[in-house]
Amino acid sequence: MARVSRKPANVMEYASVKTLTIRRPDDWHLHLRDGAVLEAVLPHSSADFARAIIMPNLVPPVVKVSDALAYRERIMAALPETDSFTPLMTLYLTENTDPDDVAAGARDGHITAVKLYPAGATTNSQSGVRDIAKVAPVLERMAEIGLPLCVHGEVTDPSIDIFDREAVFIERVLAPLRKRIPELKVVMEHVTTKDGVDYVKSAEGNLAATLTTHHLIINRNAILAGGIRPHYYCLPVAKREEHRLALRAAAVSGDSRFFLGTDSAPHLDPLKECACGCAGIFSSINTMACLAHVFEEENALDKLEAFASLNGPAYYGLPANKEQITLVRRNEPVAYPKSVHTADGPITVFDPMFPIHWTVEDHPVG
Ligand SMILES: NC(=O)N[C@@H](CC(=O)O)C(=O)O
Ligand SMILES: [Zn+2]
Ligand SMILES: [Zn+2]
Repeated sequence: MARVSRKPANVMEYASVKTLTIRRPDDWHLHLRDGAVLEAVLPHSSADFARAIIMPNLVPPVVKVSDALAYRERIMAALPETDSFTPLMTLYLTENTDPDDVAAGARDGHITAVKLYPAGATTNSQSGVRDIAKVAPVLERMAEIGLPLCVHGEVTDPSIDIFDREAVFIERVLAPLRKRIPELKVVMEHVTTKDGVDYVKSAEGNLAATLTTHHLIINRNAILAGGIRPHYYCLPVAKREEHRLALRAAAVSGDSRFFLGTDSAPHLDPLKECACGCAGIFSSINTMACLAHVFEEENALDKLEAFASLNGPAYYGLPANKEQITLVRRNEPVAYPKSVHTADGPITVFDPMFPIHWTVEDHPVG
C-alpha cells in the first residue's frame, strides 16, 4: 500500500490509486444561459454539484422575482431526470429594482442573492448599475433582511487599465459602500487579484469571495502567449502570476471566507473565435477534476471539501450537502471532451494545459 507524506483522513490510497471522498460540492457562481445552451450545459453541472447560484445576466436579464421563477422553471425542465440539483436564483440589480419585490422574493425563498453588475463591466451588463447611489434603498433593505449581494467587482472607467479594474473597484466602490452599509452581506465574485484576497481577509465580517477554477490555473500569459487564445479570455481577465499564487493560497488555506464559484460561462465558439470575442470560460465539466489536481499539487487535498462543499453554504446560511462524491486519481490521464455540442453549435471546454488524472467516480443519484 503506497503512502503519501500528509494523508488526510478522507484520502485513501490502494494499489497506487488515490481517492478522495467529500461532501457533494456546490457552485456559488454559475452561468447556465437559456434554450439550447442551457439544455447542453446543465447536465455537466448537475452531475457533480448539488446547488448553484444561477447568474441572472440573460438577455433580457432576470430583474424581477417573476423572471427568476420563470427561469427556474426552464432550468428544472432541462434537468436530467436522474439528477438532483437545486438552482439558487438571483436577481440582476438595476437602478429600477423594487426593494419590495426583492424582499418578497427573499421571504418566499424564491431568490438567494442579488447580483450587482456595474453597467458595461462584463457580458450582458448593459442594464446594470451606473450610479450606486440610486440602488441604496435596495441595498439597505437587503442589509436589513440579510440577503447577500454578489458583486462583479470591476470599475468601468475607460481610463483605468483593464488589469487594475478590480483593485480600483475595491477602493472606489466596494470599500465606501461597505462603510456606508456595514450590515450588507457581500460576496466578491471571481476575485482575481492579491488585492482582492487581502481586502477580503482584512474585513471584519459580512464579506466573502468566490474563486474560479480557471483563475487558480492560468495567469494572463495563457491568453496571449504564442497567439491570441480566446478560450482563456474571461472577465475579470486573468492577472500576473503573483496574483494567481495569492488566489491559490487563499483557496487551499481552508479560510471560510473563500469558496468555489466556477463562473463557468459558456459561449458558442463562433462568438469567442472572432475579432471581438466574448468573455467567459466554460469549465463545469472538468472543474472538480481540475480542482483536485490543484489541491493535490498544493499538498492540500484535505482542504478541498472546505473550499468546494462547506464554506459556501456556511456563508449563505444554508446546510452543507449530506451526500458525498468520490474523486479518484487514475494513473493514466482521464479524457474529457474538448467541446460540448449544443443545438446552436459547439462550446469549447476549459483546457487546464496539464493532463487531468482525477475523475468524479460516484455521482450521487436521486
Ligand atoms: N466571466 C466572464 O468572463 N463572463 C461572464 C460574466 C461574468 O461573470 O462577469 C458571462 O456571462 O459570460
Ligand atoms: Zn462577473
Ligand atoms: Zn460570471
